[in-house]
Amino acid sequence: MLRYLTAGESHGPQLTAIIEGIPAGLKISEETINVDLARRQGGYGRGGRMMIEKDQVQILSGVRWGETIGSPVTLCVVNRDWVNWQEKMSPHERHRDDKIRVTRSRPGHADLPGVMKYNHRDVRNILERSSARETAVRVAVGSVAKAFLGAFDITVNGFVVELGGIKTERHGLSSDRLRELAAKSELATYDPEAEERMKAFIDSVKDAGDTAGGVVEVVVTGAPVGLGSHVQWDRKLDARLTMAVMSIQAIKGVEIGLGFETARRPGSQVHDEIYFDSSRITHGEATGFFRKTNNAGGIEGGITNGEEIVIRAAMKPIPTLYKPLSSVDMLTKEPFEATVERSDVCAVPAAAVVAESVVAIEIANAFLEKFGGDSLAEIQRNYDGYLDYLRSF
Ligand SMILES: Cc1cc2nc3c(=O)[nH]c(=O)nc-3n(C[C@H](O)[C@H](O)[C@H](O)COP(=O)(O)O)c2cc1C
Ligand SMILES: C=C(O[C@@H]1CC(C(=O)O)=C[C@@H](OP(=O)(O)O)[C@H]1O)C(=O)O
Repeated sequence: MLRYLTAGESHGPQLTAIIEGIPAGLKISEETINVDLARRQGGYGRGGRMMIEKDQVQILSGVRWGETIGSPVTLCVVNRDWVNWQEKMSPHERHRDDKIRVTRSRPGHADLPGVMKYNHRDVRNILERSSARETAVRVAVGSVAKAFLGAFDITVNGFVVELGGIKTERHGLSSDRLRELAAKSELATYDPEAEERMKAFIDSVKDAGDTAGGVVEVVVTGAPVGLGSHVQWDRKLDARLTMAVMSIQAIKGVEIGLGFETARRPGSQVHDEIYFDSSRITHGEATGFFRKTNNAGGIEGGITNGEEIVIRAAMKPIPTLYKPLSSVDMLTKEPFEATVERSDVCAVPAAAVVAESVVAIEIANAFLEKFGGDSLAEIQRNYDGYLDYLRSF
C-alpha cells in the first residue's frame, strides 16, 4: 500500500512529504522530479509568487545511489519566499505581533470557515495551509508515482481541455504524442492552435482585473484490467480517483469518462459494447477483449477494464481578484472590499499538472495493492504472472 502525507505552510521554510510503500529498486532522481515541478510553476496565467519561487526538490530519505531502498521516501521543496517571512511565520512566541494579524476573510477561500472552526483571530493561521502552494510537494510525490508506473509502461498525462469557452478534444492521439503535448510547461492542450486562443483569453481576463477557471483532463494509458474493486465502497477506483482530484484546491467537479453527459443520453449511446479478437494477443495486447468506444473512461464497477482511464475536473476561477469582492472584517464586523496585491489570474494549466500527479498516486497505489511486493523485481514477477493468466482467459 502506498500512503503519503504533506506538511508545510505557504510562507513557511519548506513543504515536506513522506511517502511510504514505494518498493525497493526504483530509480528516482531530483532532476526528473524537478521537471514536473517546473511544469506546475510555468503554467500560463500565474502571478508574482512564481517569479520568486524556483521549485527544486530535495530527496531526504529512502533513496541511495539513485534507487529507492524500500524505506519511507522524504521529499522537501524549500520556499524561497521564506526569507521575507521568517518573523511573520516564526514558531517562536517572542516573534508574536498582533499588529500584523489578518482579520479580513477572502470570499472563496478557507479563511472564514477556517478561523471559526479553529478558534483563530488571525486568518493567516488558515490561509497559509489552505494555499495551493502545498500542491508543489504533491506534484513531487506524483512524479515518484509516475516513475513507478513508468516501469510497467503506464503513462499518466494531464491537459487543459476547456478555458474561456475554448474546448479541445483528443481525437485518437497516440500515447507518445500525449506525452509530448503534456510536457509543455505553459499550457498543455490537444491542439496548439487552441492553446494560443486560451492564452489570449487569460490575458484579456487579466486586463479586466478578473480571474478564470477551466476544465482539465487526465489520461492514463497502459493500465491493466483489474485495478480497484467492486466489493467495498472505499476500494472502488473511480471513488478514489475522484476524491484525490477533488482534494485539489479550487476543483469543484470531477467526472470519469462521459461523466455528466451519461445522464443526458439513452443507454444505447452510453455503454461500451464488448468484442473479442484473439489476434490482438499476438499483436502484443494483454487480452483479446476490447471496446470500440470508451464512454466509461476505463472503469466499470470500480475496476479498470483495460481501456484508457479518462478523468476530467472543473476548476473554479481564482477567488482572489483585482476587482474587489465584498466581505466583512472578522473583528470589527465592518464590511470591506477584498483587494489583492498579488495573485494568479488563472491556474488551470498548473492544476492539470497537479491532477496528473494525484491520479498517478492513486493508480500506483491500486497497482501496488494488486501486484504488491517489496522490490520492483518482485512486483514485475507478480505482474508478468498476471499478464500470462490474462492472455489465456
Ligand atoms: C495551482 C493553484 C494555484 C492557485 N493560486 C491561487 C491564487 O493565486 N490566489 C487565490 O486566491 N487562489 C488560488 N488558488 C485557489 C485556492 O487555493 C482555493 O480556491 C482555496 O484554497 C479554497 O479552496 P476551494 O476552492 O477548494 O474551496 C489556486 C489553486 C491552485 C490549484
Ligand atoms: C505559491 C503558489 O501558489 C499560491 C497559491 C495561492 C492560493 O491561495 O492557493 C496564492 C498565491 O500565493 P501568494 O499569496 O503567496 O502569492 C499563489 O502564488 C504555488 O503554486 O507554488
